[in-house]
Amino acid sequence: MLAVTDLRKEFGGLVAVDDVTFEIADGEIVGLIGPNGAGKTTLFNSITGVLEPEDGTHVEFDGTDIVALETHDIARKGLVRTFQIVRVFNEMTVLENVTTGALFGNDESISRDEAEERAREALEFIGLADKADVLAANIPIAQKKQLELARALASKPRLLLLDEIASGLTPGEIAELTDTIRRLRDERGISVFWIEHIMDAVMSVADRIIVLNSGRKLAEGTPEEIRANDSVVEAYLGDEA
Ligand SMILES: Nc1ncnc2c1ncn2[C@@H]1O[C@H](COP(=O)(O)OP(=O)(O)OP(=O)(O)O)[C@@H](O)[C@H]1O
Repeated sequence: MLAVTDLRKEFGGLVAVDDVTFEIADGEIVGLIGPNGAGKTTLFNSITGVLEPEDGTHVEFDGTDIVALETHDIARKGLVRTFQIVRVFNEMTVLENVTTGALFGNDESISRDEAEERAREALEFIGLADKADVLAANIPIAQKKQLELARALASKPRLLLLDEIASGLTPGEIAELTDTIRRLRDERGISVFWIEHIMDAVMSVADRIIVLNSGRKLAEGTPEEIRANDSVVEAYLGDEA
């Protein structure tokens, strides 16, 4: 589904992502972990057209080269992301926020009514339907994260890129969120690529984990393999493993 080959991104003299290669298969949940500054967000930004990677980088989504495409064209193809800092429109209701995802997310042109219908369905699936008419400014952080997920879902993604979606949540909220992510894959067939620092969250649901360190891919494997990998423990997991 996603094939990334030799992805490289430099900022001046700094190599933030250093020739990273990996694939994500249809229906997979893949975690992306690594220390602060490892290059995780830069990698996401380079895949989604927010940043332009260096020449020699290849990113294929469903067999199409997407490196030169704009962010919204990439989203229309079904590769949709959330952001580390939640980006909701505070002056709109929860439903209006999610409706924008349905309207602008994918290739087909749909009416406002159809978009709202799809938004309601997404809110139902995510468990936020009872907040549809509340102003987004007035919901707590855990619900803002649900709102971001619902908005992404309403745009009919095939691959969802999540950037630290569990940060700032309580253990109970994290458990609900990981359950929702699992359901997105199991019931909707959506693949997930997930940057996360909260190891229990991402390890509990990922099929596979990729570890970045200083811009390079340090390791790749099942959560069990990653927890048992000495170089990963040394570089990042430490006492957490
Ligand atoms: N726009 C930019 N300009 C210059 N340097 C940047 C820019 N964005 C990121 N960097 C640098 O690139 C490196 C990788 O940063 P990045 O944010 O991708 O890491 P990260 O793994 O996502 O970190 P974190 O876990 O803290 O979010 C860091 O050294 C960072 O300072």
